[in-house]
Amino acid sequence: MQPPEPSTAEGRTALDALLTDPAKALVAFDFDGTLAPIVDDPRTSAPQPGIVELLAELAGRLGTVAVVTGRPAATAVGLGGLDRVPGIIVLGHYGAERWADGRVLAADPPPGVSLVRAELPGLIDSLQAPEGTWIEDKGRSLAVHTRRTAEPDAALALLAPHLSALAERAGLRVEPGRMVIELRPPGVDKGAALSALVAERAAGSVLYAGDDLGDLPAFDAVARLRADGLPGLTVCAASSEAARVVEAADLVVPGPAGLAEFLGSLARALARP
Ligand SMILES: O=P(O)(O)OC[C@H]1O[C@H](O[C@H]2O[C@H](CO)[C@@H](O)[C@H](O)[C@H]2O)[C@H](O)[C@@H](O)[C@@H]1O
Repeated sequence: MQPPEPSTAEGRTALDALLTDPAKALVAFDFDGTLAPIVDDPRTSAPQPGIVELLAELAGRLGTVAVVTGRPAATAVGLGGLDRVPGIIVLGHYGAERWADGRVLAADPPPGVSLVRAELPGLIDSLQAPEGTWIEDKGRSLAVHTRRTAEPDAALALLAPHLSALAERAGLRVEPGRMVIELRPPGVDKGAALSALVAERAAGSVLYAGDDLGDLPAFDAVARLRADGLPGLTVCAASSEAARVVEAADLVVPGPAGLAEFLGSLARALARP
């Protein structure tokens, strides 16, 4: 069976380019919600069954396989078992870190992160944030999760303006996501990270798959690369929590399970003599 058809002409062109010259293709994936189903506790995330094996198979046929995540790179590698994928490049913290061949390259976090680390617990307490609100300390950034509260959207609405004010005071930016608000250093995003990787690898086509608002800059980067003549395809691992990502994609698949099916069809198409 052939891979499903993207809904846009540009997406179809890019899929053709990938299938015609796989050795020049760069494929990149978000982690949570794309390669790994969403779970209540981020510490227990695990990849969609079979998807890492498919990435490993594709890595033998495609020019570059990469992950671009908001997680620390080593965390994504550990949770995902991504070191089983030969040659994979994992860009963590929205591109501020790079894991390859078992080594992480990263600059020091800016001082504002320490300020947020010191003040965030007190702020959450003073706002009487609902039970289940949880701070994830990721080293270079901190994220406040509400998925485990009784009303996650209401909890986010309560916290959002105060987190924005704290981020501004600390010289950080706010990154909203699926039942989470992250306070992180400015100056990097998944779009810049993807564009730089495409240039470094001299890719002849690009595919980017994501599910959340933090992936939209990577979708925008694909659009810019297309305008410069590089075939590009955006894929959304769809959920009801991020409609804007569904609307922006050339191809929509039902969550990580749908992405695994899509990758399986790609692997089969590329395996044909
Ligand atoms: O760029 P990503 O790889 O998608 O990382 C984005 C955030 O993912 C994680 O949070 C999300 O997944 C959790 C586990 O499934 C879920 O509980 C949470 O509601 C989601 O927002 C991660 O914990 C964050 O640090 C990442 O920024």
